[in-house]
Amino acid sequence: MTAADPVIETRDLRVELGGNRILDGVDLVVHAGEWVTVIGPNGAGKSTFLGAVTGLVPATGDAYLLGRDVRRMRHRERARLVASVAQSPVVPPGVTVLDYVLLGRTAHIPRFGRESAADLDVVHDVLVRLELHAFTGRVLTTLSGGELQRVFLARALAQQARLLLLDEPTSALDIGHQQEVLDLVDALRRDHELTVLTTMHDLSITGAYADRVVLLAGGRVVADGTPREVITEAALATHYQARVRVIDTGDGPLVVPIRAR
Ligand SMILES: Nc1ncnc2c1ncn2[C@@H]1O[C@H](COP(=O)(O)OP(=O)(O)OP(=O)(O)O)[C@@H](O)[C@H]1O
Repeated sequence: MTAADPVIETRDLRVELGGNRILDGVDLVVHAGEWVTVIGPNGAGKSTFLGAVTGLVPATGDAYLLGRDVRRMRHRERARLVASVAQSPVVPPGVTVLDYVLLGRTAHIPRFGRESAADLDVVHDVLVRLELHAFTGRVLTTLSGGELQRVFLARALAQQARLLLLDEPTSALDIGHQQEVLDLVDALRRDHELTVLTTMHDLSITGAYADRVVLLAGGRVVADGTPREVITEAALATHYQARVRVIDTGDGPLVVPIRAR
């Protein structure tokens, strides 16, 4: 294992669910500190791919995390390496924000032990950075959709893993909170060489943050490159059947839908 080894490497990753081929041979290599966003139309296989990368969705082919076969990793070892937020995480009833975010420290707390002052400091810091400190005593089920989505992210960031997998992390957030959350992830990436693999439907936001965009369609990678290379009018017409104008802003492509007349 060297610094240049990929954080994620998949080879010919295939998934079948309900008799249908959902992933049809996905090869992807992601290096430390990269931000890669997987885009694609509904049902393209984006969430399935994130699940297969972490070994949670049964797949054939190879999936390596830091050179280790993900299927051979123990749960605790994987939790120290990968923090992930699913598209619709389970909301446990009766659990407060503080207790939920503390769950992110589980892999750092000795078995049968309790959280340390350092664990509480990490959690407090994340809650402040995501403007959630006023919510610590609130039960999750009383939060708004956007507040809840930030709490899910807070738990993942409290894990202090090297790899962050986020499935549509900002789908419920207003534009200000989208920026706050993604800027925080970006800062952690720069300061701690965090590697980020995310899915996203907002292509303008994708273009603003990702180094690399992977377009998945029909379970296959059909484009892989910079946002400017991948997010094109032609690709969006072909794979999303979308009529859009793509404007190059200098900070990334801006995708504007064209209304039918
Ligand atoms: N357990 C299952 N049995 C059968 N089909 C499944 C199962 N789980 C997922 N699928 C199908 O696999 C396909 C890919 O699903 P996936 O959630 O990975 O897509 P996605 O690209 O993340 O979509 P979206 O943008 O809508 O979130 C979909 O057609 C979905 O219906």
